[in-house]
Amino acid sequence: MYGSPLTPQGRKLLLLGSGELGKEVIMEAQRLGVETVAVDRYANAPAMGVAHRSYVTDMLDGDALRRIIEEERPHYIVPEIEAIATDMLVELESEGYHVVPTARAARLTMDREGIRRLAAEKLGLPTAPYRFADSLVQLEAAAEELGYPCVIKPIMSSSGKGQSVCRSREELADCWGYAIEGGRAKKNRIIVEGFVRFQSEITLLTVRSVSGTAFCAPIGHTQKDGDYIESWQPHEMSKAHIREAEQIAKTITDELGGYGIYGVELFITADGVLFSEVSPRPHDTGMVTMVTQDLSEFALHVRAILGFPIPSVALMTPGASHTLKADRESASFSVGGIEEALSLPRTQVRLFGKPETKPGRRMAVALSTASDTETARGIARQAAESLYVNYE
Ligand SMILES: Nc1ncnc2c1ncn2[C@@H]1O[C@H](COP(=O)(O)OP(=O)(O)OP(=O)(O)O)[C@@H](O)[C@H]1O
Ligand SMILES: NCC(=O)N[C@@H]1O[C@H](COP(=O)([O-])[O-])[C@@H](O)[C@H]1O
Ligand SMILES: [Mg+2]
Repeated sequence: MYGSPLTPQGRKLLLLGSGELGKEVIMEAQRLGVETVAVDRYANAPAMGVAHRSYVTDMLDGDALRRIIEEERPHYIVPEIEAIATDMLVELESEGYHVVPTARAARLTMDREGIRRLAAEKLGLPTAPYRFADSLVQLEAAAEELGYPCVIKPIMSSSGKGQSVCRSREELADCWGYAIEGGRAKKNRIIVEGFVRFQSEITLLTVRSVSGTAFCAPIGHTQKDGDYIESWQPHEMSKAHIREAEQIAKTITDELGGYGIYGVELFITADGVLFSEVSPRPHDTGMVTMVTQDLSEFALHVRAILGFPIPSVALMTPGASHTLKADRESASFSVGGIEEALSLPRTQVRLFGKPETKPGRRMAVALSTASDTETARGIARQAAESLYVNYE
């Protein structure tokens, strides 16, 4: 039971990170009559346009976060990206604030070391072999042990930023420089992983709510330069692989706890399923659920956070998503080809409305459904390929 937004009886949700995923979270919260506050590092971020209020601040600055949170006193603090002053979230949680799903989940998943050590070393989940390094010299030693190719990533980054595949010793210095440059918090620490020759990779959306744990149908995806290009649901998998995937997802999400949606990233290999990483929040590849499920990953997240039951999640139709990315930096641009994209059957487009483009920045997504996944993938690709960014 709660009252309307902007009244003392209302419920208030504060979102840390206001991109395309947060925009959908806010809209779902609005549908349930929740007051919403959006925070990000830049003005006019996608979720800010649909929230009641917004703040622009450096979210890695704990004191700045505390000031906003003490002023707003939200019922729910909902991290939307990983690069947040999560130690401050742990502190605020100990003072009685509710961090989604938990402050510990946000802290552990903000850096690849925290979550990888928990998954592989404490929980014994199968992962790619890995090492950590603080210098090029350490990286050289680690790469020699793991062999080539190997994958090098900043300890804190997402959407493939700073990530590269290193094919030989000669490339190490460049990969090191790229990782240090691309990391969010400018920490000189990286993870190097053995290259996994997977058959496919999936996101297993796993929602923890008052009703228990529920799994969505597996989402297959393809990635380029560490960032997602297309995703589809359901991804065809053997029963044995589905069982393994759900078991891994249950283990890691039980450990992290709380209520909300998790995106569990897994590699399907000839030797079984490997854990890759997990987002304690909606996942970019899960945008496809806006057209495939009765409750999207965003609706599920909000419903779980508010403590409402989720008795079931239904897959209504096969579907696919395909992204539109910018290829240069500009603050003066338009997105074209929308008519062409929308002339395709069973197709929708989400324009995120980001104020600036950057090379590789995701600007929109095309969403299509069809009677089978392959057809949906083809239509979503065609729709996304009709879209373009026109720079002025
Ligand atoms: N060890 C590996 N072997 C082979 N491919 C890998 C490996 N690690 C990552 N990749 C590829 O790079 C992609 C991105 O990696 P990862 O998920 O670790 O980065 P990320 O920056 O956190 O991405 P996002 O934020 O989009 O989830 C993976 O989905 C996979 O396609
Ligand atoms: N893989 C994580 C992911 O997709 N996160 C989504 O991208 C936004 C950042 O986009 P930007 O870098 O274009 O500002 C985040 O705010 C989130 O919505
Ligand atoms: Mg990932």
